[in-house]
Amino acid sequence: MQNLTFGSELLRQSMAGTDAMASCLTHMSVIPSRTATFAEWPEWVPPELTTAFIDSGIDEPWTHQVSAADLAYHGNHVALCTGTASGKSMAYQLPILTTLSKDPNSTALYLSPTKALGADQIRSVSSLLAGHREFTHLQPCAYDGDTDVEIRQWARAHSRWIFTNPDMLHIGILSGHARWRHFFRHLRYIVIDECHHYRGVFGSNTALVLRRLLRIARSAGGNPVVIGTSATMAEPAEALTRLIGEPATAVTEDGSPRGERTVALWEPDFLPAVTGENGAPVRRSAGSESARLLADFVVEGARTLCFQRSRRGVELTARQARHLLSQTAPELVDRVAAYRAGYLADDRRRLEQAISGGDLIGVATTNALELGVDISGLDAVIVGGYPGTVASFWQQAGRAGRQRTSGDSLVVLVARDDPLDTYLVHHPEALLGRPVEATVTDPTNPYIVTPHLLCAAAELPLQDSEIEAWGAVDAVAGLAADGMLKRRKAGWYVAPGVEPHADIDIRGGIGGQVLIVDTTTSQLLGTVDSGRAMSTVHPGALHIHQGESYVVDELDLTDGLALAHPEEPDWTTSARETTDVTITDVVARRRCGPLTVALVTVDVTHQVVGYLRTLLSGEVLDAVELDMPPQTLSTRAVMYTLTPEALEEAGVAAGRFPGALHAAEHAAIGLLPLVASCDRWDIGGLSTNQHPDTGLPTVFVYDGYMGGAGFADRGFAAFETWIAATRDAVASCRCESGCPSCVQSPKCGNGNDPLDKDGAITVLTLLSRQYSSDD
Ligand SMILES: Nc1ncnc2c1ncn2[C@@H]1O[C@H](COP(=O)(O)OP(=O)(O)OP(=O)(O)O)[C@@H](O)[C@H]1O
Repeated sequence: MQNLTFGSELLRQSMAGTDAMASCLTHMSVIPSRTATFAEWPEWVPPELTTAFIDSGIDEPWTHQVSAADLAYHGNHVALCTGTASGKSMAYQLPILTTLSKDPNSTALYLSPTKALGADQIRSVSSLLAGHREFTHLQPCAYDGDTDVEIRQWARAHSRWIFTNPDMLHIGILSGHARWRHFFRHLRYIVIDECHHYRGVFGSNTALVLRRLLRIARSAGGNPVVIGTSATMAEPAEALTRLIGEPATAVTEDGSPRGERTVALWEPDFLPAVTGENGAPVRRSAGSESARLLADFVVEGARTLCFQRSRRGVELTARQARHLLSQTAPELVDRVAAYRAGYLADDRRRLEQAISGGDLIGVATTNALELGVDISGLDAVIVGGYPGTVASFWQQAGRAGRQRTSGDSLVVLVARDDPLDTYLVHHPEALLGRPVEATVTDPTNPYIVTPHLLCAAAELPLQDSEIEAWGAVDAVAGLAADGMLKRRKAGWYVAPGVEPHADIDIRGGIGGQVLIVDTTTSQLLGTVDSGRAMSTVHPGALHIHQGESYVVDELDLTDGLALAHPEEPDWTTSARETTDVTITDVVARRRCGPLTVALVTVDVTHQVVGYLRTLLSGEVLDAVELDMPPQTLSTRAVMYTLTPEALEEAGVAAGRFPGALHAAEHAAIGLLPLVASCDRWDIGGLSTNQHPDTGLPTVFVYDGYMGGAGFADRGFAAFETWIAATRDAVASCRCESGCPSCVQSPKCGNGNDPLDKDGAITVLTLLSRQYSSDD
């Protein structure tokens, strides 16, 4: 065991009197503290700005702040990648505030992936400038979905620094850019905060929105410099260059001080005498375990954020922690709350203030608080389930220990009952010793680039040189053939009547949002992406809002409405879907004897056919059938086929093929996030004894987004590592014949039946052997 640290002490005290430390703690390590290195204030910074920083408690800048600020001030796009709480905000505030105060027309644009982060950054700039009258004319202002119409008008006319997000930039600013002409003409800086967040479909869409932004600004006469920041960005210069389509310089040498951070990996115990689907053993859920730790840390007076993967998980964790406290320390019940996206704006602001001010000691949250929100004084972070990427894990960890005095902190990763989490808590080096993953984006995906071409042409005539630079020659030809784009002398224009902006949901959803309404009060409870509505707010689904439970009575996809009533059942629901896959093209293929591995394009047809009701203990109550319309997705998949002879020779008899392949597929989906920066819910899979397109036992793992998002491509490229880790995860699981930690999937359309754990180990071993023997 390690020397006593702040973190190990907190854990020990919280667990005193239980044997949880011995049975659940799988690893503990300490990241040592570090002292600061300072630099002189740059000579171009006006003295009144230096004074403002000094008044706010910043006496001297750290070295990386000056390096990045200097590069940007002198006209270079910069990717600043230094640790969490390393003061990246000041690195862009220095050149921006200097330029805005020296040039009375100049403007700046700040982009963040979440509204919470944007609000936090405005608060930070406003408090920096408060009391310094020479800066009052800068008027930093939010312009996002929460901003009132009058304030929007005011912001367009007066603000010199607009804080927004890529969604609003796309739909509310670029679409009507003529009204912003003055702003764009004088645009000098664009900040892209938390760059690593722009990955997958969202990243590809944002990359295209940024290309549109740069062309509009330049055509208006502006020449902005881009400053990209992230604490967890692989190859920062290349990543920013990919995002904006122009070369950038990286600053990575971190001069900020850091407290000592203790990282603990935690695997909840099996629940005695409880069985799950098909009689499998059940571990105490990551949510319950996180709630217990959260309540214990709160009792110890440790200010704690507890991250949960889902909005529902957040609500349940907060509720459970409050329930535990009501029995042991009732005076603390009201100091614990839930925070997540989907709350209405006022509720969010109120909670953000209560967290910053310390009125709340424990907060269960989704990743809405993961990014950049500067809450100082937090002692501990509980990560309830691996968040899907190493980058997210460190971002969440970095919310604690932001105070300058000691800054010591504790981070606990609580494993969910799933193969990847199980693998990571038993292979700490795969989490703690691994660099953050490169962001996967593909802005040339025809499904993604095509609607942006229409937007770009609607904004300004599109030039052939731009079309080539975007890799979109074929897509433009298709749009021209469909009569959507017309070539004229000045370039390509959209056909009359085409209004493309509203058709893009840059977060990857299809066709907008479904509103969830309480029919007893007509209150709007929140929204859900319509692509996910059938699996989350189907009739009979349990929906939780602010700790209150609702059961959905009706889902109306035409009107985008889910109608629910308040009810407190003792079960939760999870949808069951069926899936069919058809291969439409083979992109790349590798044959290794009886094994063929390929990257293919596919049509995937989904249908929600019912849902399971599960008691809070994990026990399945019943399965309910539903009749929902099918949906088809054209996407990319990594697939493999094996010959029946090879399977039989390896020891899997023909009757066991379905269970063995199905179990191997589930586990492989669970482990794909190890090699592709994706989430288990971004991908899907199908296994079959004999697929009509191959005539062989076949397994597909596909991207859950139209046109693909690059995840299957990663799986194909890193097949060997991916499959070896999957085999290892299944083989090392202590259960007898399959459980959620290895081969069961939380979203299986067939109720996790059939599953053959031993068969899966044989299949995965065979895959690894065949693949490597081909070298
Ligand atoms: N040179 C400095 N000296 C002392 N404190 C500083 C300095 N620069 C920034 N800070 C303080 O450090 C804290 C963290 O800064 P900031 O929020 O900008 O970090 P960040 O790098 O953006 O973090 P994250 O990656 O988590 O978003 C702030 O409270 C800020 O006031």
